[in-house]
Amino acid sequence: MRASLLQFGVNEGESVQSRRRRAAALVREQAGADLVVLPELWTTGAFAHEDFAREAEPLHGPTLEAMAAAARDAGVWLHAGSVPERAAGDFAGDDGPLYNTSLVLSPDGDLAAVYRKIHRFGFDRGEAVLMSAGDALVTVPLPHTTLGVATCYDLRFPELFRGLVDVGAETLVVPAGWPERRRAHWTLLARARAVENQAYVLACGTAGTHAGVPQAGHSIVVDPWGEVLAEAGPGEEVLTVDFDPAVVAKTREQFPALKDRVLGLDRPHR
Ligand SMILES: NC(=O)CCC(=O)C(=O)O
Repeated sequence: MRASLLQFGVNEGESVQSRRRRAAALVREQAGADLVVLPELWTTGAFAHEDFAREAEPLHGPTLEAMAAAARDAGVWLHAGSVPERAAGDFAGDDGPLYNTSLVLSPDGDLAAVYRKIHRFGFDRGEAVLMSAGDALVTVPLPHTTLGVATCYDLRFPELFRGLVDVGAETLVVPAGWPERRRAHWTLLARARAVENQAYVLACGTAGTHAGVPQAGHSIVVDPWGEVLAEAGPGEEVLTVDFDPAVVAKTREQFPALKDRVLGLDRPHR
């Protein structure tokens, strides 16, 4: 399988429309890949909190429309990263909650999956207070592997990834807007999630600086043994990697640590 991670540059001063056009053009250039991945909140920037509400779109909004056309033209599966989504309210005309929503499109341009980020970043500020949390694990069956999807800060929560593995995930896809300040955590956590789940991890971050937060870049692809297959530099870059999805089953068979799990340890001791 060939995957292309689009480590998109999100800098001040570019309009959302321009970013959308650039991203669509980059996706179209990836014809021949099986899977293309964009980062988290690339239309606004993951730290541009003031822009979330202003640039929020409905699920079937302009980003979905542009990405569906690009996926169709390129003939690729597209994890289109995430957008600030304004869900419908309870009554006509009412605003519903905001979500950090990932979109996965098939090569026909159909919406194959929607994942609303479960763990929101910021503690008592930013995304954590502005966005609502999703509550559903999402997997996407592709012809040769099953994707499990998570977003950025989710990477710090191993139980979410174990949940994805329990429902069949073999390739864990993590779009992110991870800051340079914590780049060492990014690399370490991506490798940890790959090793403990014996799965591929495809983690795609942003480049550039927005809202004063320099981004780490360094998108990374890790195999089920924890080896780094490819890693980007800090700037805008397309990271393309060929990998064999059958290695997941082989690794789980040859080193069957997942079978030694002891479940129910979170229940109180009596
Ligand atoms: N956008 C995010 O989720 C940022 C996460 C982050 O900075 C961290 O976990 O550290």
